[in-house]
Amino acid sequence: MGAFLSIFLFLPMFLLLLLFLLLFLLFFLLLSSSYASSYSSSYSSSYSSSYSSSYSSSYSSSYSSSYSSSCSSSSSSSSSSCSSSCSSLFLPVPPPVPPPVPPPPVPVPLHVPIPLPLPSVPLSDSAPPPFKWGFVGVCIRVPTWFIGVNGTKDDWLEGWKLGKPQISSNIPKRNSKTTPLVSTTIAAQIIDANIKLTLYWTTIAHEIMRERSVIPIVAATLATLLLSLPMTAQSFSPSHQHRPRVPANRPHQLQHTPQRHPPLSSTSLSLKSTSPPPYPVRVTVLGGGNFGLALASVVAKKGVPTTLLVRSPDVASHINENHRHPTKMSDIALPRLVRATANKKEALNDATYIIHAVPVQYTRAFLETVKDEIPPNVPVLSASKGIETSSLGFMADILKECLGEDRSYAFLSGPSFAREICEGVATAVVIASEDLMLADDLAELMSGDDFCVFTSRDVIGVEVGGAVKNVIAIAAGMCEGLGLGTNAMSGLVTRGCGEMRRLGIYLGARPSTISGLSGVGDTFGTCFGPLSRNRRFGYRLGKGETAEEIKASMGGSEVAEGVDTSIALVKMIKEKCKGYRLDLKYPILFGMSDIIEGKMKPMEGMQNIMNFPVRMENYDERF
Ligand SMILES: NC(=O)C1=CN([C@@H]2O[C@H](COP(=O)(O)OP(=O)(O)OC[C@H]3O[C@@H](n4cnc5c(N)ncnc54)[C@H](O)[C@@H]3O)[C@@H](O)[C@H]2O)C=CC1
Ligand SMILES: O=C(CO)COP(=O)(O)O
Repeated sequence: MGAFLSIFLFLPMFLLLLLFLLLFLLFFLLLSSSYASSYSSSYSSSYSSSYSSSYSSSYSSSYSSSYSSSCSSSSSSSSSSCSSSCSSLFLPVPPPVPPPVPPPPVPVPLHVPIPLPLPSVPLSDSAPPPFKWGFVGVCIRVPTWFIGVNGTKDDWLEGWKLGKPQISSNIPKRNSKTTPLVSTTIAAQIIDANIKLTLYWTTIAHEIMRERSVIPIVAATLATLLLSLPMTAQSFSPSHQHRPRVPANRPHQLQHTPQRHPPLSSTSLSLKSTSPPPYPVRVTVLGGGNFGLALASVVAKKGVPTTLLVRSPDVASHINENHRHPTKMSDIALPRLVRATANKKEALNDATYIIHAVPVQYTRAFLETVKDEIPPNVPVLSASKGIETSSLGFMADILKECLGEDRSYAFLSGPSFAREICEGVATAVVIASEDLMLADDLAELMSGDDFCVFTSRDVIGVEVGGAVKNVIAIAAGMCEGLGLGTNAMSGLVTRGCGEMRRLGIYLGARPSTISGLSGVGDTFGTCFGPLSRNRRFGYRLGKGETAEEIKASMGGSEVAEGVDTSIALVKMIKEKCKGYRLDLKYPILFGMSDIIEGKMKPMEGMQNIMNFPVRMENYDERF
């Protein structure tokens, strides 16, 4: 891969420099001819003027010297006349009365400026250096660059800094993270830097040109060309790409040796194991439900020691002894790097990241019991989706209220059923955070062959999508339970996504986030997939069970977040959104809330929902 990249990016670089060389030589040739013409024209003009002005007084000397020059620079068409005239040089002294020569009609400028086709890169604040300083500049920069070429990338950057500080200051610090993508960025910068340096030296050479010496120009250009080769190739070498990442200067990244548990057994999950991150990490997952287990597996499969905080010591011992949960997805073995405990202090004291996977409605009470054990500055990644009924807040609001505003938070969402993740089925999610570096770190931490993580800064967009899609999933399940067809369900889900977008945009989300993984993407998975608990809840509603009956049958062991979120959503819309008849703006969300609360029968409610008034499909968009 490194070699491929070397060739792939090195070749255009080489060609580019070659082009520069050719252009340079061309420029030199042009310049030479321009010197020649400027020389001849200025000479002839001086001849003409001197001729016309001093003819009468010093005709003979001026005539003889100027005439020979004029002859040598005259065109070939006039060569015969010239040769005949030249023979007159050997004639005796000219007659006393000179022949009348008319002065030139238009005066030719005495000075023809040297053309400057090259971009000007200032050498210093002062005027361009004379020949000797330009050459010395080249001599200094060659070895400093060369030192970098033979060292590591950081050495190179140092070398580069010495040679050309104004460019190196543009290279961001996080380039020390050498993922392939970043390596490409570095390569692009190196190529860019090479081009700039070539131009820089070309400018020096231009200054040298004023001294009319070609050797330093060719030397500078050749040096640029030759030195570019090893450096460009080295920047793509595998040793650079796999160089351990220097931990960012982040307080949560504790400097200790990562604990290595025994290798994974053959009965482990089918997720392919990938190399662990090259910096020390310990992850603690809060919540021993389905999703807590799945995310603990994802992280442990990356070789990171992961602690699962569960409420029951019995469940913890069962997990540690059998490497599987006693009741949740008990057919699936967990990676051995997953250790469970019911001891909060033990679970949290050395965590570098915390993943929160406790259902939304239990979150506040749960966090109150553990917040004193959570070290300061340790970031929290929330995987829960919904709105709290008591505060009408999203997870971001609850976490900040419980664990403080000073901490960094991130939010994971997208179509990601716990069982499929554990079975190693390809999954794509998004992690949103206002701290994009945290989102990036977490994406790097969790990404694997079967678990793809995108990042985003749109926290509210991701949260709105995660909360609203569960309500739409209940509606979709109910549609099916009522025996309505695919047309009805597709129409309902699409209109539901429209309400999600309207609300999201109102609350500050980006439309692209709503149409992304955490919005429309998760809605697809939850509404049409067989694994959704929310969809199952809706199906049972459609079949005639009441919400209370279904909830009771699920017990406290499993949650369908959309049920409580539906009630909270309508309250929140009424509280936060301005406008008359909000129920017409959000008919599905309002209708589902009424059905779940028992204010309307499912069939009646569905008829109301589906009886869309005649209007433009996207009536709230301005054209
Ligand atoms: N299961 C899934 O496939 C996915 C779940 N999620 C989200 O993850 C969150 C957690 O869901 P699951 O893990 O599926 O939960 P679950 O339905 O598997 O189990 C609920 C779990 O909540 C915990 N719990 C119950 N009462 C509690 C209390 N009073 N205090 C603390 N913990 C309590 C228990 O550990 C229980 O096992 C939810 O917000 C859900 O929307 C997100 C994506 C996928
Ligand atoms: O959020 C989920 C999948 O992305 C899980 O949905 P359910 O809670 O409906 O099972």
